[in-house]
Amino acid sequence: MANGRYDLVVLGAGSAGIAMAVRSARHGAKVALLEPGALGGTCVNVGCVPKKAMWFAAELAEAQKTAREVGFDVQPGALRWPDFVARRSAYIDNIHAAYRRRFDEVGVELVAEPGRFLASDRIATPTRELEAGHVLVATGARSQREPIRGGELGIDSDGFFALRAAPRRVAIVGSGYIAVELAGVLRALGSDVSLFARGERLLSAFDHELGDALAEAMRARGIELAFGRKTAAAERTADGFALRFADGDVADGFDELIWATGRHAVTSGLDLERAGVALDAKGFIVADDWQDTNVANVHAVGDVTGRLALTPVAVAASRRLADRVFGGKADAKLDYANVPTVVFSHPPIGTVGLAEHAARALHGDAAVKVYRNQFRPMLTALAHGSEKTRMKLVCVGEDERIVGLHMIGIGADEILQGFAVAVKMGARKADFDATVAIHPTSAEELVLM
Ligand SMILES: Cc1cc2nc3c(=O)[nH]c(=O)nc-3n(C[C@H](O)[C@H](O)[C@H](O)COP(=O)(O)OP(=O)(O)OC[C@H]3O[C@@H](n4cnc5c(N)ncnc54)[C@H](O)[C@@H]3O)c2cc1C
Ligand SMILES: NC(=O)c1ccc[n+]([C@@H]2O[C@H](COP(=O)([O-])OP(=O)(O)OC[C@H]3O[C@@H](n4cnc5c(N)ncnc54)[C@H](O)[C@@H]3O)[C@@H](O)[C@H]2O)c1
Repeated sequence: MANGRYDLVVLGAGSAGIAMAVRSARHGAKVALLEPGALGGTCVNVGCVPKKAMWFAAELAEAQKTAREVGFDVQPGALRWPDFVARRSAYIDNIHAAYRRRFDEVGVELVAEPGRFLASDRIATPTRELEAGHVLVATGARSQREPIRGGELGIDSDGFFALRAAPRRVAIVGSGYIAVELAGVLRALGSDVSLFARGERLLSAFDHELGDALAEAMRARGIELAFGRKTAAAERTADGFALRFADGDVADGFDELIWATGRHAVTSGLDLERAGVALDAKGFIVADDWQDTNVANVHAVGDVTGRLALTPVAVAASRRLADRVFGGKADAKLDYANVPTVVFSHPPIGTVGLAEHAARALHGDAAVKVYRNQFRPMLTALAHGSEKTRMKLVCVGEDERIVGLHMIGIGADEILQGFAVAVKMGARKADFDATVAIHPTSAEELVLM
């Protein structure tokens, strides 16, 4: 067995692992990066990147209809799905190649094997044993299915990326990010979509007006939404899939069934007990604000910790950890407050800070003031569409500090980032009022409320 001693051994070359490995190597650490699968992990291969590609395709499908509506002599055409997937794959291949170049440039040693703990400072792969000054566990998360009869039928988001055509009729179980994003894409690309939510609204963790507005927009696009549906079983029938619900109802006739019911940490096979690393009740690795676990020199970042499962969060937390451990910045850590996020639904959602209900719970009703705005964007109006863009500012205190900014509508995905800077800096409503609008845009409405 080949042996080696490293300042840092990283388990997993996803968003978190790559960021940690590269930044640590730049600080001069000797780094081994272990990855048995594709470089880039979930985000690059079966997450953000191929998802955004499909979202662009869906946007173009909708844009063709809009173009026709405003007077272009075009007949909206169907997507040549396999051709588009080939482009998507080529784009992803380029990212893989860029990673490899960066590893060579900074001196990260890539080991294409899985790792597991022998002790807190010793990692084994199928062919090697590595001694580690520090270990980062960045093994991510995988989709979870309900332990119900037929729960193994159908596909999850990984399976969605393996599709080569739009299913004729598809059932999606779930009501979070992935459920609404895939529903929007598939509808725009020609599927009949039924979404089954366990609770009473979409995206229930967000400001409630976002989920409610999205539900209206999805229904207007012809997506069937069913709330309060607890799935009890899935079955294969002569004409596809059927879902059986706790109240005895059945929905059937689906060609495809997609589970989007959350994700669980990837920790099996890591032999974490040999290092003594603690998990929480849901099986995520417990990491504190410094990304430290309960075991000295064993750290965890990203989806495996169950904390804000977003790529830029994983990247930012890892870079700060590397700066602290190998870069001499003793107080470097990620501030998890006011992380902006976009849901690539149709239309998209952008949100940063507290939902109105969270602000009221935290600061009390009397301290909270809400500003709202809704309007038909110009292009929608030109196309005689009725969908409204909605924006909302949640302010707190005498000086109306903006603690939450929420929007749904065309362009929300690209508008949010700049406003997130303002919220992070502690902007007041008066600062927005003092900012001259850019006309004519949708974004200007945020400074005109
Ligand atoms: C469908 C979908 C869409 C998404 N869209 C977005 C989006 O638009 N924007 C956004 O910010 N986030 C998005 N996310 C979330 C984002 O992808 C994750 O938060 C991010 O990829 C987490 O990175 P990670 O490094 O923690 O884990 P991962 O990227 O999952 O990487 C973990 C890696 O560890 C490897 N591994 C597992 N076991 C071992 C082992 N024993 N030894 C060595 N390696 C191991 C795995 O092979 C994997 O490559 C999306 C997720 C999904 C599923
Ligand atoms: N645009 C983005 O940034 C983006 C996109 C996709 C995913 N992500 C990240 O990945 C994470 C995982 O996405 P996700 O959609 O799997 O998780 P999620 O936490 O957003 O949603 C899971 C949903 O499944 C529902 N659910 C759970 N069990 C269920 C059951 N038995 N029946 C019906 N519904 C059930 C929950 O109520 C919840 O609405 C997200 O939380 C997010 O952090 C981000």
